[in-house]
Amino acid sequence: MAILINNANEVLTMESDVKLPRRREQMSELGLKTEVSVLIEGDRIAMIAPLDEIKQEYPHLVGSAEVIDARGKIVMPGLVDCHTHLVHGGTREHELNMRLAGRSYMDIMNEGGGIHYTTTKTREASFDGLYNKTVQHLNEFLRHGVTTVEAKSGYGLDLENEIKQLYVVKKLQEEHAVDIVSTFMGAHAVPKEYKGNEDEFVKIIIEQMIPKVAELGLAEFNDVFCEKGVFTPAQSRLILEAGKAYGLTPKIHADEIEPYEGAELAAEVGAISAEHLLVASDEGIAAMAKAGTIAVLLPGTAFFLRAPYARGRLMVDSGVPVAISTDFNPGSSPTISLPFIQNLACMNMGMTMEEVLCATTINAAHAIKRADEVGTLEKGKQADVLILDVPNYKQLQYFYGMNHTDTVIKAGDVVVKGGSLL
Ligand SMILES: N=CN[C@@H](CCC(=O)O)C(=O)O
Ligand SMILES: [Zn+2]
Repeated sequence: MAILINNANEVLTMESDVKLPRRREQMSELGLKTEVSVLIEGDRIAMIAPLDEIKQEYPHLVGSAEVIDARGKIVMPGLVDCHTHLVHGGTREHELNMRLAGRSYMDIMNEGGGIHYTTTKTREASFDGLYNKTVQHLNEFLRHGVTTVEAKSGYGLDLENEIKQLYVVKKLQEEHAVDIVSTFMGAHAVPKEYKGNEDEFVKIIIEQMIPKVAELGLAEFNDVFCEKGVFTPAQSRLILEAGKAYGLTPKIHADEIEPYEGAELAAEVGAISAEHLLVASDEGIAAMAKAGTIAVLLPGTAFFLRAPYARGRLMVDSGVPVAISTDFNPGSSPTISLPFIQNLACMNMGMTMEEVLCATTINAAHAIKRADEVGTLEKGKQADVLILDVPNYKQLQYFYGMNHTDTVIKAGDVVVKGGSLL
C-alpha cells in the first residue's frame, strides 16, 4: 500500500548531514521544504520531492496510492517521547492539594505516598488491568502525534512486579501501533520494606533483578533515580555499572530536586543520557558537553512540581545535545501532551521554536537509540508521519496548549484522522 501526501504548506524533514545527536545550531536544522510531496511505500518513506519528480520515479505507485491532501497544513516526523513511566497502577490527584498547600514532593514520598503509593497500586494491579490502562495511554499519545515512546519500569520494586511491568511493555510492543522502547528502572525508589536497609535493596537489583531482566531480554536501558534520600551517587554508579555488564545502556534521573552531581556521574559512567537536570551544576553541564551525554529535559515536571526549570538555553549553548520529553507519570508529570511540553520548553527554558522540534524528534530518537529508524523524514526510514493543522511550524508554539494533530501515519498506516483515532 502506498500513500501520497500532497500540497502541504511546509514539510519539515528534520534532515541534516549531522548523524550524531545534534548540538548548538545543528538543533535548528529543520530540513524545511515547500512544494514537495511525500510518498510512502509500505512502512517506509519512498521519496520527498516535487510531485512531478515523484511521478517520474514511481509512476505505478503514484497511480495506486491513497492520496492525502495536506493543503493549509504542515508535515513532520512522528514525535518521539524518550522518557516516560508509561505502565503504572492508579492515579495521584489526591496529592495535588497537599503540594499546593506547600508539602514537598519528597516529603509526600518519604511519608509513604508518592512513588510508594503508585508501587502499591501497581503491585495490586493484574497484568490485564495494567495492560488495558496502558493501551488507553498509548492511544492518547498517538492522538498527540507521538509515535515512539520510551517506557520505564520502577513501580514494582520487587522482581515479580518489575517483570510484570516489563511484560506489559513487551506485549504492547507486539500489539500496539506505537513503538515502545523498554528501560529497566528497579532503582526508582527504595521500597518501604527496605527502609534503613538500602544497600540490601541495591544488592538485590544488582544480583537478581538486572541479570533476570537481561536474561529475559526485557529492557535495553537501565535507569536510576540518583537523588538525596533515594539512591546516592555511589549506589547509582554500582547499579549502572552492573547494568552495563549485562548489556543495558545507562540512563540516569539526575539533579532533579537537589544538586547531587548526577550530571557529572552520567558523563563519567558513559550514560547515553542524563534526565531532569533542573539543578545541574555548571561543572555537570560542561562534563556532559564533553562526553556527548544527551540532556533529556522534562519541563512538565518543573511546571507540575512548581520547581525551577532546567537551564535548557545554557545547555544548548554549551554544546550539550538536548532532547525534551513529557516524563509522563502519575506523580510529577501526569500529561501525555508532548506538544504542550514543547510550549513549556520555549517559554520557560528559552529554547527556540526550531530547537524544541529537534528535541522532540531526532534528538529524542538518539536518546533511545532509534535515530536510524525514526526522528526524521528520509528515504528508507520508517514512515512515521504527522500532518498538523497549522499553516506554518511557528504556530505550533504560538497557539499553545493545543493539540494540532490532524493525521498520524504510523509505519505506513493511517492511525489518526481528523484528530481521532481510527
Ligand atoms: N523522579 C522520579 N521519577 C519520576 C516521578 C515518579 C512519580 O512521582 O511517580 C520522575 O521522573 O519525575
Ligand atoms: Zn522519570
